[in-house]
Amino acid sequence: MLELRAITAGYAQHAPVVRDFSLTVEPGEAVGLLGPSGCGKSTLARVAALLHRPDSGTLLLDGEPVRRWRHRAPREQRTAFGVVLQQPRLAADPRLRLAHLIAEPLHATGRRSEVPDRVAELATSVGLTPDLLTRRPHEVSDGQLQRACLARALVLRPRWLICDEMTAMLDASTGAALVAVVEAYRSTTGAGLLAVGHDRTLLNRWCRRTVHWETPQPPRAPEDSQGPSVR
Ligand SMILES: Nc1ncnc2c1ncn2[C@@H]1O[C@H](COP(=O)(O)OP(=O)(O)OP(=O)(O)O)[C@@H](O)[C@H]1O
Repeated sequence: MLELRAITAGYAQHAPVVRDFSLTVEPGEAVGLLGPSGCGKSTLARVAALLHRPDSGTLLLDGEPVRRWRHRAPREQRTAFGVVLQQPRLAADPRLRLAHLIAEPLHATGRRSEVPDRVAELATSVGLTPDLLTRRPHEVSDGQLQRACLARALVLRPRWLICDEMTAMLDASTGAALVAVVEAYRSTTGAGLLAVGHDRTLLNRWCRRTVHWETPQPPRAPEDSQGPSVR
């Protein structure tokens, strides 16, 4: 289970953007996090993915409290997460051809032997042709680049997926295709998903439960303290 307990986080001392926020995601569960722009959803998603150290609160991963964040986190914890962000151009090294971009986590974790099979398999599932795999980010569309970023997020077979506005910059059919890839992965592996967004219809359709985060944040409830309504 991925459990955020009373997380307070931000970027400046004494000015948190997330206050006392609690949320759980069970293995195999898809949880949506919906809220207005600037309320702190991405910050919370970054805490959940071990990319941003909270000021206070506890993140439990399968019952184990996380003590280190970012590159200091143990590899088995870091690699348990696949993260897809809203803007693929900010998330992709512009020098890498898409095949290398997808394989990057395998190279970084010393699993080079898996690269050919895994890249071919994932390229097929996200809908990237061999020609596109040879191109660099500036030679493909945003949607094609986001497909590669999703493949990269899945390449280490993460147990948790954090999708932060993954489809916000995409046309409806590309967005639907990427959601279908995530759902196929989730249903075959039992991975848990936290999908962050502001599209209520999409999140309610995609996720079994959607946390509605209103601002200002309400007081904590005994279970998730995220907002007035959870569907
Ligand atoms: N790196 C940063 N340094 C300082 N402030 C930041 C940083 N990133 C975000 N913020 C601020 O933190 C607050 C929450 O931002 P965050 O990106 O978490 O919100 P969000 O709900 O995901 O917004 P959006 O839906 O627009 O992406 C905002 O006021 C934002 O300006």
